[in-house]
Amino acid sequence: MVSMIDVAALQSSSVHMPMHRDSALAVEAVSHAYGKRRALDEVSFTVAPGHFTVLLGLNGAGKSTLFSLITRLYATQSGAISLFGFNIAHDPGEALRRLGVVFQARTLDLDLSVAQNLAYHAALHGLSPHEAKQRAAQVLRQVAMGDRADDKVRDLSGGQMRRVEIARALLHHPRLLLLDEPTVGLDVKARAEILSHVRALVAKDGVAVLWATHLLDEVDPGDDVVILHQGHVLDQGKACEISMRSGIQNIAEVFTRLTGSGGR
Ligand SMILES: Nc1ncnc2c1ncn2[C@@H]1O[C@H](COP(=O)(O)OP(=O)(O)OP(=O)(O)O)[C@@H](O)[C@H]1O
Repeated sequence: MVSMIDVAALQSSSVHMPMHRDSALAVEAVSHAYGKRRALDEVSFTVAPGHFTVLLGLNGAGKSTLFSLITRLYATQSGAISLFGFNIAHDPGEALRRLGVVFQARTLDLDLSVAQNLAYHAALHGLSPHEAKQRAAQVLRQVAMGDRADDKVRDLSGGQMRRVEIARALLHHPRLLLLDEPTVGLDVKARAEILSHVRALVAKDGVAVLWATHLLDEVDPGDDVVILHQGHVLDQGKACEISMRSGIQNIAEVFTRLTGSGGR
């Protein structure tokens, strides 16, 4: 039997209990407008821990706006976002230390070496120089760039730079990784390599991933998918279930019909 004191203790601790403890990311009824232009309209979805989730949307769907809100680059105008149960507005420190991000635009310093770029970022996260060195070697190995630590970033290919950005995003052991169109501008081989490194992070290390793309061939039937179009979520669920529900063979065709246009 629970005593009065126990109940009081439970109630007081529940005040600080994170919401949506079961989701790596919970986006609830989020809307965002730039002046009069509404970029997101009541967007809701979740990313499960340890899952690869594709945010599928054409240009202008609102993917980057959503990433800017999740990373608190923009303040949330309406709705709520939480990471592992921590609301980003109320508990930003707890929420954001679980998050790694690879933005669409390249952000490495071209004139520094790979190791120097990572060391700089590790210092921002409070890692000691010794920890930073060890961790950098580890994350570079995870993206098969372990032998390029001393190379200048300028001398790497586009795909290799992306892999370094992914390594950098992993330095502080995030449990959720956001990637905004990470394969744009890369050739077929580099795209496949990046996708397989990120899928390995999910499978081997249990990192949750939100992968924003308009490229339909990056979606596997077993992936969780959120279809975003002109600021609205049109459908969500496992890719194979979405297509089965629609009575259509594959997710590419569902997407083309829903949005009236095709990716690739
Ligand atoms: N800073 C801004 N000021 C005004 N409008 C903006 C701004 N950023 C985005 N938008 C508008 O918001 C809508 C969503 O854009 P957003 O960049 O979020 O989409 P996206 O899915 O990331 O597309 P892309 O892949 O082309 O970047 C678009 O209509 C866009 O023109």
